[in-house]
Amino acid sequence: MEQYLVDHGLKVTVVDTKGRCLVADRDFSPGEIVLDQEPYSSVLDAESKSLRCDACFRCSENLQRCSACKSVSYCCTSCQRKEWKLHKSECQMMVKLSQAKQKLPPPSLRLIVRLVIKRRLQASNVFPRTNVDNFEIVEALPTHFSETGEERLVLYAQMSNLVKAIVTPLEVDLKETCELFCRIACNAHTICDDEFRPVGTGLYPVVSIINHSCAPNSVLLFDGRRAIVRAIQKIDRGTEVTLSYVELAGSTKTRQKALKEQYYFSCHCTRCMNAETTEGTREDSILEGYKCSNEQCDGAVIQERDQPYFRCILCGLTHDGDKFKRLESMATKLTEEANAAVKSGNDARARSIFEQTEAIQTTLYHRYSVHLMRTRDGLLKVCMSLKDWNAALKYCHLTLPAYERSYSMKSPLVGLQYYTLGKLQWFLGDSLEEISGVEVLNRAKEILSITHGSSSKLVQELSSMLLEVNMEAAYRVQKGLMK
Ligand SMILES: C[S@@+](CC[C@H](N)C(=O)[O-])C[C@H]1O[C@@H](n2cnc3c(N)ncnc32)[C@H](O)[C@@H]1O
Repeated sequence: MEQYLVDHGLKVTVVDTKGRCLVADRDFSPGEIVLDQEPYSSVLDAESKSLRCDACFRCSENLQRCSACKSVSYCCTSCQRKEWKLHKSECQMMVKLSQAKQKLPPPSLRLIVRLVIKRRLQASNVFPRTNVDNFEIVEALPTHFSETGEERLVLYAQMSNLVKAIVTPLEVDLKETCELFCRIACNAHTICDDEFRPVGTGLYPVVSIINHSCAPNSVLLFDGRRAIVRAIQKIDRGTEVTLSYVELAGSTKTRQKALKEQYYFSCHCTRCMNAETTEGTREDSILEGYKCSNEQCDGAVIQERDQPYFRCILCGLTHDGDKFKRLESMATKLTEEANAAVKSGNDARARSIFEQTEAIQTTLYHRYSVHLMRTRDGLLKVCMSLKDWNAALKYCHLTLPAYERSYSMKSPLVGLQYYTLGKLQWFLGDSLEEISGVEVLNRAKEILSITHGSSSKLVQELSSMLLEVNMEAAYRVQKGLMK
């Protein structure tokens, strides 16, 4: 692996507090690929199985199901052939399960089954191994076994028994498999499409060397199931390459909690360290605190340490905490109902509940609140699904300032939100005889060319749209239809 990293201008160092770190051994420019890797083991989510090829993870309208197990599909014979050595053992197990009228194992379990099979096939030289595709580099990843809670270990032990039953007659060591579950929990990545919708899970042992930062200098995207790490800012030689493991829209407390629960560490990145300053406290309370009831004040309200009351961090006005809690619990309940309606495909109902939630949250939270941002995002999606483009445009507009505040300006999520806004503006502006989407689409292109790469399908589509929009704008200016 060392040579592979040298060839890519990278090296590994070890730090007491973090373990291994991936460090740039040359300068990387924004948009440059730092690292890309095929997974050691990967699996599609249940919802994506009928839409995507099990080998390349791309969507296809010509999927052919494996005629034996009928549980996986491929887009072409080349993909099927490429996967056959690995799928062969799994296929026999799937057939046995379906003959015994048993349900297919869940994706996390199938990921381990595939890992165990691949390990065995590589050990017996049936499947080729390379310096970045072998079980030893999987084994080098941390497990946090001793820190894993008893409840979770019991679950992993039960799942390991299932793995053992499924992969018979392969030998399976229960403790080792249990450790594999722990390893997957803190090293595997969710595979997403270009718009960050999850499609599956994969284990990428080289990418997994990259540590977390809440202000990361890289972003992880996927081309099919191939992981691609891109620099989103200049990474100087000697600097550690970092990615974010968690949702970045949230206060330091929320991010730290998520990191501790799944990855067992406390983050000391610049963003987390800044949280201890007055400016950091203010930022965190804006993202997740309540709104100050003083009409002249733009502050956010947080609970005073060891006190029952709440105080605005800007004007100092005290507030009744019970009222906040009551409204918050109503909004949380409504959000759950709205999400359930989305899941069941009832967009009209989801919209009506999200609207009630938004009304409560507007009185409860600051305008940059992540809770309000998520509700408006939900409204944006259901309104698009209901083809109410004007309402979708309104909610997209409302989300953007909160997006820019909670994510970095170089975040792909900000770029995608600009893209959605530009498309909606262009679409609606067209009928209003004015074009306002150009600037917004240019901003989207600027960000997405870095995060997704200028040759990506998404940026190509965006560029074609911009060309069309610019031509139309020039035509309208010429005809005096637009200033
Ligand atoms: C995916 S691995 C990253 C590579 C790991 N450092 C190694 O030695 O292989 C995730 C684990 O690395 C450690 N880690 C990642 N980011 C960290 C950070 N910012 N601070 C401290 N530990 C970190 C934690 O132990 C975490 O569970």
